Amino acid sequence: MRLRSEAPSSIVQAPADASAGSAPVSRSAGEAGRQAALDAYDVLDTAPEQAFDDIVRLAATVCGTPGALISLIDRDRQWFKARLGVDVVQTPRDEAICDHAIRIPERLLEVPDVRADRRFSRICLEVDGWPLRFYAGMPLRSPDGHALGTICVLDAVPRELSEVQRDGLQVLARQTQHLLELRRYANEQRRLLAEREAFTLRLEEARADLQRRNEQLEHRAHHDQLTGLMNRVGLAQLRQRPEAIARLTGAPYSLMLIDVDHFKQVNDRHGHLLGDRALQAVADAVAATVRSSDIAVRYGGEEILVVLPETRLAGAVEVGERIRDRVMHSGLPFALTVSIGVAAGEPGELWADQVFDRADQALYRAKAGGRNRVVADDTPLLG
Ligand SMILES: Nc1nc2c(ncn2[C@@H]2O[C@H](COP(=O)(O)OP(=O)(O)OP(=O)(O)O)[C@@H](O)[C@H]2O)c(=O)[nH]1
Repeated sequence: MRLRSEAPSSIVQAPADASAGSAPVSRSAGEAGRQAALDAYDVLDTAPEQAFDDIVRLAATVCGTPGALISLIDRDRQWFKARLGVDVVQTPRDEAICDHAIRIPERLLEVPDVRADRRFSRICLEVDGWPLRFYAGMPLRSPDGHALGTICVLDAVPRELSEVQRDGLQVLARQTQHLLELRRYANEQRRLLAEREAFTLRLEEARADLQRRNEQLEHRAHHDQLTGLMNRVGLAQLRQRPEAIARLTGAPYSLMLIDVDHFKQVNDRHGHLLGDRALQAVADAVAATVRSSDIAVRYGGEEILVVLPETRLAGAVEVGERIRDRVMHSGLPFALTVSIGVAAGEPGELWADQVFDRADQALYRAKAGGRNRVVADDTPLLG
């Protein structure tokens, strides 16, 4: 057996009467840094992990002890990441031999007989149900030298480790440190990934918000604020899209021009505010009558153009009559009527040209004929 005086410099053997009457655990000045280093691993109170469990089993096997621990020294306790032969998951820090071991972080602390050492009189840890008598613990350190805890072996009988066993325990301490580092690295990766995902989410939200605002802006640019109908800018843009034109005029279609009757009088008699309400009522009557595939445009001050794809003249006149009727019953505090001119177009015939003119002529005739009526274009089609 090695004499105490022959113990290698890396090993601290605690003499039985060493530190007799020593003060309770004193927390060094570097304690805050040490605690911060431990906290950075985010390992306290985590579930058991096979890799750490394997290391304590190996430590017990190498050292021939019934107990082994990976103990981490937290603020006021030691908490066991892995344990063999010990029933409790933690003990108060001032009952932890490991807390003494970490005070010389680079050395193994070996206590051949715990009961004979007055420093550890308060220790009531049990190994396999028996009071602890032997302890050997190698501190675990972070890469920057902070002692986090120990890997230690425990026995219920006084004894000493062989040189090979001490060496083995030191090797296992290094392996545990690597494992802790790997764990921290994986945690960091997860944190970074979560951060990136959160950033991507925020970016997508910002992008969606921007798109929403753009769409709102575009909608505002292409629609009339008062009536909500498309405006002439929207119509001009629509006419630049061949696929939209093809959809509107690819089959026989109709154009309708709606004009509010005596609107100047409405404004003059009831004021512009009610005049605006009257325009809104007409727009609402149009919107409530036409199909979603029809296009209604506030074409002039009190003039609305409706493009009715796949609709022949008779059908368009019917739609016009419904609009006229709705306007008459729009519930305004004065009478309101509209005149409507309708013209039909053949595929490929653009409304801006002849069809529009014919609808305009029909509207003129509706006005001239006494207003509040729908007039269909009766011009014979050319060619
Ligand atoms: N309140 C209001 N009035 C408008 C708006 N846009 C145009 N007007 C008015 O609409 C009136 C149109 O009058 P006119 O073109 O003379 O036609 P009208 O009085 O409707 O007569 P007829 O069309 O012949 O039945 C004008 O007084 C314009 O000031 C608007 O957005 N709000």
